[in-house]
Amino acid sequence: MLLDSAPALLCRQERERARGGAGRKRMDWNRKSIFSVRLLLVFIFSTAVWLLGRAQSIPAPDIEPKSASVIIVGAGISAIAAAKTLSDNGVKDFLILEATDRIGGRMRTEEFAGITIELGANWVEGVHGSQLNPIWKFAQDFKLRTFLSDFSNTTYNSYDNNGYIRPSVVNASFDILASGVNYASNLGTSLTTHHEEDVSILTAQRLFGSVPSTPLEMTLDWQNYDFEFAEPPRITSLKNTQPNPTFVNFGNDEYFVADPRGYTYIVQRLAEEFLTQQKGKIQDSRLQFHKVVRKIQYSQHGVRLVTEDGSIYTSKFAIVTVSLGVLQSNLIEFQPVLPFWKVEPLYKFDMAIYTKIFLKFRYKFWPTGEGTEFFLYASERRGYYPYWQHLENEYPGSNIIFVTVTDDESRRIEQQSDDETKAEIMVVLRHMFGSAIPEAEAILVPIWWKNRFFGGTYSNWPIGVDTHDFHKIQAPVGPLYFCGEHTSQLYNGYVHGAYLTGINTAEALLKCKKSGNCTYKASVLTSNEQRHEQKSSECAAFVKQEREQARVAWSNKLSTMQEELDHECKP
Ligand SMILES: Cc1cc2nc3c(=O)[nH]c(=O)nc-3n(C[C@H](O)[C@H](O)[C@H](O)COP(=O)(O)OP(=O)(O)OC[C@H]3O[C@@H](n4cnc5c(N)ncnc54)[C@H](O)[C@@H]3O)c2cc1C
Repeated sequence: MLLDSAPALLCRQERERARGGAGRKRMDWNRKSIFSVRLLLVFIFSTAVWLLGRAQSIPAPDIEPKSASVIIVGAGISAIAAAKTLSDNGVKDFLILEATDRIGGRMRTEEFAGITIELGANWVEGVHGSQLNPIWKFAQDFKLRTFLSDFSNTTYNSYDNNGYIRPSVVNASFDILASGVNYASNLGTSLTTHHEEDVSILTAQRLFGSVPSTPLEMTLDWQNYDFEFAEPPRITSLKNTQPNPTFVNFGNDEYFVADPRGYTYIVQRLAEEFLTQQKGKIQDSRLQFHKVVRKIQYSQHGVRLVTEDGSIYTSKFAIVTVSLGVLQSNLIEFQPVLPFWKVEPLYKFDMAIYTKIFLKFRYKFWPTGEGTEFFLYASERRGYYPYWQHLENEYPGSNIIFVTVTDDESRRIEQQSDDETKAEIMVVLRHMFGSAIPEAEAILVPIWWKNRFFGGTYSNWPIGVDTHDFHKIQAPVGPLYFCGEHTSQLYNGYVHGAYLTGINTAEALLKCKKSGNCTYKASVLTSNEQRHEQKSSECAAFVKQEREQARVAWSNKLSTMQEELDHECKP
């Protein structure tokens, strides 16, 4: 329409000019004005086109409050499991608000150098045990392409700064480590059985009488603990991780997913079972993308959520499925602030970081064939590019390998450029395979810690968090329910953990919704905490005051300790 009117406007100007009386200056002005009008029209037109395009890709803010019976924040596997459980039980008026443009969250499939890779979850962990891992069942039902991982082969594939390490040397260190692991597992069971206080895995290693100290021992130790929990034995709880319930209950086998449809396909298929589709794509107004929830206001009357684009939503209940990293950040403002009994355990729990860095080469220079998939690099610096995997079994001829780092190394790497990371990796690879190897053609370094929608990769159970604390992490606060991997007592950190919490939380909410039986909290809180909780739900100012009192109490505790120390240390 705007363009149609352009010729008419120009004609009018031409007509005016033809009427005469216009000097040269006037002529110039006319030319300029025609030019400016044209420019203006082009600008208006392109702005309109841009706005139209944007309006199609990003939904406009909903200024009018939208309401649903239950609003679910996030669209990872726990959220999809929760929504499906609600739907299966007749609650169809739910709304899922997801910050990004996709479902799956930390299950994240990408293309890299011509193949499909997983930046997030990669393995179905815990297979062929006494219980069936629900995720393994999906993998089977949906015929996902999976590969059994044999991690034991690393004994034959270890390197250090001088190149290959003989298997006999590796085996000697490995045997000591294996006895230590057994000891830690038995001690963990014993502490649980006798309701003893928790200790760290490192404490168990000291009690066993062997703390890994050589580059090789430290790397094998990293493979056993950090590769699973993404934090070192110094931090990780013994009681809550040794033995690991995932492997005890679901089995010791682990299957690597390498499917062109991605690991995310499981979430996609689950979503398709209850959300409407058009032309094979989920198109359901109950699933909204680009909706970054920034404020959650709650009371006994219900919930009001505000998203970054200014949209407002109301509901009777909400299920918050965002990661522990997000809950520990200030991305979402809760009004009133969450009670102290809830935030303290959330802050005590750990969000760990686990990063897989992918590299593409012109040709392969690493061993391939049976038993070569995983290899170790033993550095004096614990956790420095320690664990490698080639993708020759999954994608022959792809010439792609990836290295895994965790914790402080992940944090450090996220803060430097990809070129710097590539240069460091090339030095390591040259130590392992000699100086003649080619430069990497491409590198992919995923960012998890700095990503405000994740703040890390998955939770790890640290010392200092007991079962009672954990129940508070799981517990609802008024109409707000919480789920996600970090709320799974047995399987935190895993896809199956996240999935099961989605179902359990939705079931607890349904029970509360249908029968009014919302007693979950009572079993979790001490009577004193319940009294506080009662007051909290009545008065926002009380919560503020309670938080402030706790903060002051902690500062007082610290200054008393400091004074005692100063006193003791006086000459
Ligand atoms: C690198 C990596 C490797 C892993 N490896 C494995 C593995 O091999 N095997 C395994 O079993 N598990 C693994 N895991 C763990 C597994 O991926 C997670 O436990 C699981 O996917 C978590 O699902 P969730 O629903 O709890 O959370 P998420 O998947 O994080 O879902 C939460 C959703 O909330 C959204 N969100 C965040 N903030 C907001 C907001 N303010 N408003 C709206 N939406 C928001 C996020 O975008 C996200 O989509 C790995 C994870 C990572 C990252």
